Amino acid sequence: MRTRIKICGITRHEDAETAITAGADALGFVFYPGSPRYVEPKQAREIVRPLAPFVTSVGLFLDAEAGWVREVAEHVGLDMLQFHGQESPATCRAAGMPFLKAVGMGGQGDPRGYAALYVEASGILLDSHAQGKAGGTGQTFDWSAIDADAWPVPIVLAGGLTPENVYEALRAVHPYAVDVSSGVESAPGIKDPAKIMRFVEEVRRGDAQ
Ligand SMILES: O=C(O)c1ccccc1NCC(=O)[C@H](O)[C@H](O)COP(=O)(O)O
Repeated sequence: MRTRIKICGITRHEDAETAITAGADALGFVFYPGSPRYVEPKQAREIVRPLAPFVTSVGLFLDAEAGWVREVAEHVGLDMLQFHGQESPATCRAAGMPFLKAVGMGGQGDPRGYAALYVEASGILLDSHAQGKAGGTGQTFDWSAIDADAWPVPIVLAGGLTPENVYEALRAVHPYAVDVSSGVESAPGIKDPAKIMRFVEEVRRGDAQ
């Protein structure tokens, strides 16, 4: 299977172009004002509008007010939402768009419960759980606990992926998609073209096994 690739934390037009040229399927835009990767909706719109077709634009929100989420989605022209906070299934559904629900790994309980809870999610995004940080941590979690083939929904693997470890991650988890942000950056919100290229190459190497 061809693993889908999402590059998250895009703030600049040139990084979007690099990601697409490298072969990314989706771009992530962080609309959480507390993040160093926060992008103004107006800027995100400028990046999204000229994009080639068949590239998915994903807006990341963290416990944001529902009206603002809808407003940003419409203004920017988002295809999908990613809920990264404590949003309930009803809140996610109410946005009226396809969505991913992020789950922090390493906490209590069976993460597979989330698949049953967020039945309308297009996928569950597994991210690292780090005290005091909401995401984009650059930290991995214990992949041996997860086999995506055993989950009833598409799994998006995130959390500390890099060009150096994504091959191993694919072999361990078999996710539907991978999501990377800090692992392909030179600074928060600034992507490194060489790292993006290598990341995509390593995913394709994993797919070929
Ligand atoms: O990127 C952020 O700053 C951020 C802030 C708050 C919530 C989520 C955030 N990012 C999420 C992502 O970029 C990814 O979905 C995922 O967490 C992977 O991040 P990374 O470990 O840096 O690859």
